[in-house]
Amino acid sequence: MAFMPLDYATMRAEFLDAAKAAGAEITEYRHPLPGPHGEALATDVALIGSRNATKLLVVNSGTHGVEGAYGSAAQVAWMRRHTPWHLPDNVAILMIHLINPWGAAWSRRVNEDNVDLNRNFIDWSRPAPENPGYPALHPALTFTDLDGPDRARAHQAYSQALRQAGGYTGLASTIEAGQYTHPDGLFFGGTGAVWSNLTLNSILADFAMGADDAVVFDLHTGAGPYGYPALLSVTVEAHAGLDWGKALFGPAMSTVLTGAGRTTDTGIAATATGYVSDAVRKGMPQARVLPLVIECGTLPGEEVNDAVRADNWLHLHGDVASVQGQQIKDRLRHAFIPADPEWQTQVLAVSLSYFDRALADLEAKGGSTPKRAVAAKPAASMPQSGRPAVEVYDLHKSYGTLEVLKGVGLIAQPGEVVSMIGSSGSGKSTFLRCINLLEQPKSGRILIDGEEIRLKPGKGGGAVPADQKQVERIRARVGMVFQSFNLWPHLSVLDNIIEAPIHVLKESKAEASERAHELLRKVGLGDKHAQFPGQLSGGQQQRAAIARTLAMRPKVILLDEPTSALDPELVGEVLRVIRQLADEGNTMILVTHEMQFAREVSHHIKFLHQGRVEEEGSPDQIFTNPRSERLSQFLARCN
Ligand SMILES: Nc1ncnc2c1ncn2[C@@H]1O[C@H](COP(=O)(O)OP(=O)(O)OP(=O)(O)O)[C@@H](O)[C@H]1O
Repeated sequence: MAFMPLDYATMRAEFLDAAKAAGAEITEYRHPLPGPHGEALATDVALIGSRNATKLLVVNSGTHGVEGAYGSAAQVAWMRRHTPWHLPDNVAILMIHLINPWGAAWSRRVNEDNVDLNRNFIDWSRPAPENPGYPALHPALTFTDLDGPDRARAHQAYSQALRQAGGYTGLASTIEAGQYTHPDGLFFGGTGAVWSNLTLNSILADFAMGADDAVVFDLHTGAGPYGYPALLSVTVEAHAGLDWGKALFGPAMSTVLTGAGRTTDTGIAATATGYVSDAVRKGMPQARVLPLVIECGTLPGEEVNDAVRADNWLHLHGDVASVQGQQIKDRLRHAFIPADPEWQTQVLAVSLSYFDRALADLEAKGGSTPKRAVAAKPAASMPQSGRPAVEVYDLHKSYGTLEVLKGVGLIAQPGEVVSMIGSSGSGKSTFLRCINLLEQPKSGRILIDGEEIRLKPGKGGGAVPADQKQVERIRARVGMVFQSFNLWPHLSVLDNIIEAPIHVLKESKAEASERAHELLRKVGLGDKHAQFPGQLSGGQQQRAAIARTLAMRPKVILLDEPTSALDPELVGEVLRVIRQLADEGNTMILVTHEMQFAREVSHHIKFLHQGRVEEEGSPDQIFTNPRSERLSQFLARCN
């Protein structure tokens, strides 16, 4: 049973109920138009704490109407979780419920004027930004009939544009950049400040003028891997809040610089401007503001966009109350709020932990100790011992005459996550497989937890292990998660997990089973222990494989494209487990094509090109300031 209410009246009632129980000061900002059932619409604001507080946490929901069901549920759940609240005098929480109430009530992403609110917060005293590519695409995005000849024409034009752009990601930078010329089009930014824009500014003027430090969460769904809440800070320019965010969230927070020609791998539009994030910084000029977006992935971008296009048609040419209208609405709601309890549970759990972390920091800045349980410290602050967990020096490897690795090195400190990125065939997987000697390198040095793997010259000219026993011992400490799961099909999930601990670590069956159950619960498979791998989905099999790796208590975990064999909707559940392992301080080396995830979870990134490390650095350096042309090109292709 899904539990995020989707209808405006229930969302509003739940919010007001939770706000009242939290002892909040509640203010209504009435919207001029009614909802689909004739109900009055409003943005409700709940202030927990004093109007004079200097440390302010703001949580805003419903910027994109229909996505508000998630934001509303997160606000309600968090208020309830901590009721009764005990905030220090100088700390307050401002909940802005459904800033685009019309869109939330009518299940639209846009507002009453077809305006995308996140394109509307621009400086209206100046000419609106131009989007020169949009007019040519407009006829491909809009149609007058849903199933007739005009739809066929638009479909053909769209398919052609897709082919020319090399896929949806190529088109997205134009479509999603926002446009200010076609009021019936997609991502229309408006012709002036809309009701929600003016209301947000009034709310900030009413409640936020005392703040000197403010964290603002704007809650969204619909972009990125399924069920994976990404933490982003969206900005047109560098500012003091970003450094604060980096210190607070470490690599969990990605910075998205927006503006014409900008790119990002986050699923949101970097070419756009006019975000709520810009508005809150301008609206609180006296404060240091950390604007954050939580963006929870749902369906693949193209499917989400399809649902948005049909909804756009419905409001221009169709009948919302008809059966067809309701089907389009259901599809749109599903595209933004999957009726999947696991999706809903996970996105709420992660979102609430981000709120907790931000609030704990504001309380500490205000000079008091948090009273609530706070989420684990960011992985970036893991202790660094003197001895690296993994050291690899000058690794060479050839297959016949093909030289695949040409002197690759890596050092991972305990608790660090190092990601390897690069084009197909650049040698990433081979490097990983050499670390635990699944492949034998030609030359180089490998040390695990300070112990060097002794190699000797082999017959074919390469290096082979000098001491097979040592290799077995070291391998037992190096966990590996493969793309293809590699579970034994004839063993139950439980037996798959306990096999190695019993035979290699010599644990008793009872001991190994107890730990296996614990690990299965950790990866969300507590009830699947008796199943066979064939009875599980790909995502579940991969989580079982991760539990099996953890059962060996590895010093380091090597992950070789752990999500690339999965259907897109199963990627998020595996990424969540991996992120949890990172947050808990496991040392990991990750080969991945999930750029956004690599950026969030890694402390260090290596970009491999044709068997060499072409560039390496912190996630920010790699993704925001690539130095080499090859890395820039690679990142552009990933977008
Ligand atoms: N067992 C093998 N025998 C021969 N050639 C191989 C073997 N394994 C890999 N190669 C080749 O080595 C090169 C590097 O492969 P590798 O799988 O390490 O690349 P990768 O960067 O991980 O690529 P991808 O992202 O596609 O997995 C490729 O040209 C590949 O064809």
